[in-house]
Amino acid sequence: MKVTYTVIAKERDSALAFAIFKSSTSGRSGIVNHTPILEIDDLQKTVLENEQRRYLFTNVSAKIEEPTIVALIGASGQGKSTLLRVIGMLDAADHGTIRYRNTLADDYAPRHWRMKVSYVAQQPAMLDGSVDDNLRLVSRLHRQAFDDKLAHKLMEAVGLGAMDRSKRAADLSGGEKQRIALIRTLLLKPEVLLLDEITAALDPQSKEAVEQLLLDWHKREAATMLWVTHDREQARHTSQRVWLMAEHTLQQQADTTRFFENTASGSDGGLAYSNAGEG
Ligand SMILES: Nc1ncnc2c1ncn2[C@@H]1O[C@H](COP(=O)(O)OP(=O)(O)OP(=O)(O)O)[C@@H](O)[C@H]1O
Repeated sequence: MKVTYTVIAKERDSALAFAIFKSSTSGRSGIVNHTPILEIDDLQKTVLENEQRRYLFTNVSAKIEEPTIVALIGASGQGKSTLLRVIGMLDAADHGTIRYRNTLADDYAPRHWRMKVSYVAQQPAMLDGSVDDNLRLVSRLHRQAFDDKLAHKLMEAVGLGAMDRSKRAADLSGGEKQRIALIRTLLLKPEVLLLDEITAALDPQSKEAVEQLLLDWHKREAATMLWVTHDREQARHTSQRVWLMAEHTLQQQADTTRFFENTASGSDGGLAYSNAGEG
């Protein structure tokens, strides 16, 4: 019974996602670009603790080709969220460079950078006001037209089609906030999505719907994604590349298939990955 239900849910979600993309006019599918969309070089971030400097991460260098989904994994406290926030220009590195299409982040106004390279938080902040105000927020901030039809279809795809958009956003559950925050960002159509454990508060069916939506979005919009997750299965079936953070650096980068072939079958969020990859 449960299996049947899951299959139906999956078919329904795919059909909805397909409907979204049929109606979208700005699809970038077909892009295969082997030059990096994002390059990070020798990034380092330290924090001050008890009057002592502590490395969050150091010597982090990597490239992402467009369009790729990269799963960023590793044990808690390794600095994955901080790395995402640094790449999203929401936090500053002490050292190192970030380039988007060969242009240094320092040469961008943060607002313009964040339109192209957008961070979606694990525990997103909601603006005072309604769900609708929140959906319109990013378009307003970035002075872009709001695509109401797309907003509605995205809501349907993640199981929020029946939600009253005049409802106060502060009253939403954690899982509802996560999905609204994701849609808010997708409406901007950034070329790089920085996804920070964005399904952590979701039930299995909503999680599957979000994963399917993002896979379809990746295909249709050629969106590149750097996706922090502790969910081994999620990393395995959504990504093409895996980056492993360990010992305060990006210890391994590998193709996903190869990474998991080489990894012990344990389910630990960080340590089980330690013998895998290309190094
Ligand atoms: N500005 C800061 N000042 C002090 N400590 C910080 C700061 N930013 C992050 N930290 C600490 O750095 C560590 C790494 O945090 P971060 O959230 O980036 O790790 P993470 O790998 O994403 O962890 P998790 O998987 O648990 O989400 C944590 O111990 C956090 O408390």
